[in-house]
Amino acid sequence: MSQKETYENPDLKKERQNCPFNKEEITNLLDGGKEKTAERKQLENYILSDEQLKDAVPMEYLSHADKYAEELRKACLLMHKLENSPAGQVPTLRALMGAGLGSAVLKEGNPLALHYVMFIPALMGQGTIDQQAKWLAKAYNLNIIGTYAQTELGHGTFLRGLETTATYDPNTQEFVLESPSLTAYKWWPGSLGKTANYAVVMAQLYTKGKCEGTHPFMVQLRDEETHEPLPGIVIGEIGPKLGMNTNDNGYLGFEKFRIPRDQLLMKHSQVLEDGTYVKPTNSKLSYATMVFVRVVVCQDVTTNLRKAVTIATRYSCVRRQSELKPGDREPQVMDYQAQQNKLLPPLAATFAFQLASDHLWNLYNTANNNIEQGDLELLPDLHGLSCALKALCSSEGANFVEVCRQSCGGHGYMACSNFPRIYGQVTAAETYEGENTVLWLQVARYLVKTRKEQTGGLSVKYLIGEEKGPKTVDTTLEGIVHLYRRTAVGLVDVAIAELEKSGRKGEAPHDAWNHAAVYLIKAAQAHARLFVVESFVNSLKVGNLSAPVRTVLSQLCELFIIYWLLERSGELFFVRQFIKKRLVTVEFQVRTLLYVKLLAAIRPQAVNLVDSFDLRDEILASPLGCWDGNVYQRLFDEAAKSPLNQSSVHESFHKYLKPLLKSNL
Ligand SMILES: Cc1cc2nc3c(=O)[nH]c(=O)nc-3n(C[C@H](O)[C@H](O)[C@H](O)COP(=O)(O)OP(=O)(O)OC[C@H]3O[C@@H](n4cnc5c(N)ncnc54)[C@H](O)[C@@H]3O)c2cc1C
Repeated sequence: MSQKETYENPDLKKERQNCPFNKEEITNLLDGGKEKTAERKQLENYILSDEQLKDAVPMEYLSHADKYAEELRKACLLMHKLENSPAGQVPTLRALMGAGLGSAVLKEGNPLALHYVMFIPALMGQGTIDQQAKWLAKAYNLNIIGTYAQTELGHGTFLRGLETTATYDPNTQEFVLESPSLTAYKWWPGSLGKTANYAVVMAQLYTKGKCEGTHPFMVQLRDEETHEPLPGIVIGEIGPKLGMNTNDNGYLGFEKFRIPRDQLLMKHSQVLEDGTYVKPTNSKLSYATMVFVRVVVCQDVTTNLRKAVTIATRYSCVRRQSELKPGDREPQVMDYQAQQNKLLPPLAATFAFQLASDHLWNLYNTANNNIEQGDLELLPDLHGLSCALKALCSSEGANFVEVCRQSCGGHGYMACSNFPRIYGQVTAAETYEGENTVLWLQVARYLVKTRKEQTGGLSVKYLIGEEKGPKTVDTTLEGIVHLYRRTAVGLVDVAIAELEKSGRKGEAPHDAWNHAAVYLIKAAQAHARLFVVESFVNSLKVGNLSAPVRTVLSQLCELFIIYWLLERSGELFFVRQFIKKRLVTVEFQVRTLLYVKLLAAIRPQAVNLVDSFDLRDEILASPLGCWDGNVYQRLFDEAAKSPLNQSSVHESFHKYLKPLLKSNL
């Protein structure tokens, strides 16, 4: 355990006795090995022992501007600490930008995050070797701080609708950047409001009187000494949001702002001195960066979900409420089956999402090696898979976090429970890096194409050829995976049938597509769930897990895949031409019985399982979820920090309330 406490809530202590599996084995599995766990712990000690990185006053009580200043102070201090980090610079940066260690220090968002997460990857992915030589060292040394400015006030999803223009002037060999309307203003880029002095800006490239589409440009926004916006740059912060309030998301407009020709990032397409446009050799290449970022999003969502589940599970074992058996002591709320039904599926989901993200990460590395040998074949498939997994993890993750919050009753609604922040971060991932609905429809397009043309990548091979529906109820894991696969194929077929029906009615393909959206999204979601389920089941077949760990993970796996099946039961009826109606009924009866049994079997290990996540109290940042379970004392201590408790009577009483009380209305 990361922290040795003198107090330990007796209920939590009991939960931790006689754990049948080795918690450290699960910790190591999640970290990626024993050495990685040791490295992580060492890094956590290094960062979290620094008094200067602690908050004197909880963030909630600071003004919007003070929050930003305080987080920027800590973000800069963290960068100074990089050099002496025991884990090395790259792993340290990754940990500091992520939802684990980084969030313990920078609770409301890191003002430098976009620099590392988007700006540097964009330079690497879009810049030529010369451009990288010019800018990358400066970026790594933090001589410049950048962001990625794509979204505008008027357009986010529809890239072709972006209005910012970059018009080439061959006389001066410059591009002229212009925001022709209010809706052309960049709106949303993180770090843009106050922190960044450079940005990779996406703009419509015009040369020789022709628009060549959106392209990335390297643009200096502020003076490197004074930080004042350069003439022709209009810049500001967009204001408070649901979460991530110190990411200083900003707006940006251009008034005939000139940049040299060589600031078009020209790895894929170029504009020559005379204005001639040279097309990209292969547009698929830019997929690779997006895949990378989406895997990182899935990992961060999973870490956030682990935090929510840990807080809710520990609290549910400390909290006693109502009466289960008349006359008996109030039970731990975790002993209610209804509570287990809320918390054990998200607990299982943390493993499912992590194993699926690991699987995708391995595929990404294989694809990257292939790219180096000039083989791009895996890329479209990987792109589809990363869209599907990102949309699934973020949407399911946000729902699960909200369930965890509700499972803590009123105390879950406290800001100090940390649920509002966790939810704010996870739900944001439903929108950025590709809005989820839009991603589902992209995935659906790939599925429909594969099914119709009977050709596609590895992840969609199951759509090629026919697969028979099950004839009997097969309660093995393989049996249920088969059901998932059959449902996914069936839903793609239903969507295609819908499209064809509209076609026969004479609808244009785009109208038919729009009118089949509900079916298409269901098909894409079923495809994503199949990937997660298969990854979970297959991961447990390999690796040298001890028998007790394999047992508990297998229970979680089974619980999770039955949970989804029951939740999505309507979809089986959609595809019932493939699966007999009687069989569907039996399926549900058998599966529900098994699900309930699994809840009871996993319940005793819930605390041990969340302990295995090895999340330090500083990362959980919640009195409800602390390792020692001293929930009520900690809640009281948090309340004592409220500025309203610094005096027995607030000055506003004398100003407003007393006159009202005395006014005899
Ligand atoms: C926390 C946060 C951080 C961000 N950071 C950045 C950043 O650093 N840089 C940056 O450039 N941007 C950033 N963004 C912007 C983000 O990328 C966009 O918000 C996102 O791409 C969605 O675009 P939009 O806001 O225009 O939504 P819209 O596309 O207008 O979506 C509105 C609704 O329309 C639906 N819709 C849109 N198109 C279709 C379609 N074809 N079919 C069906 N439904 C459709 C959507 O599903 C949604 O329900 C950030 C956003 C957030 C929330």
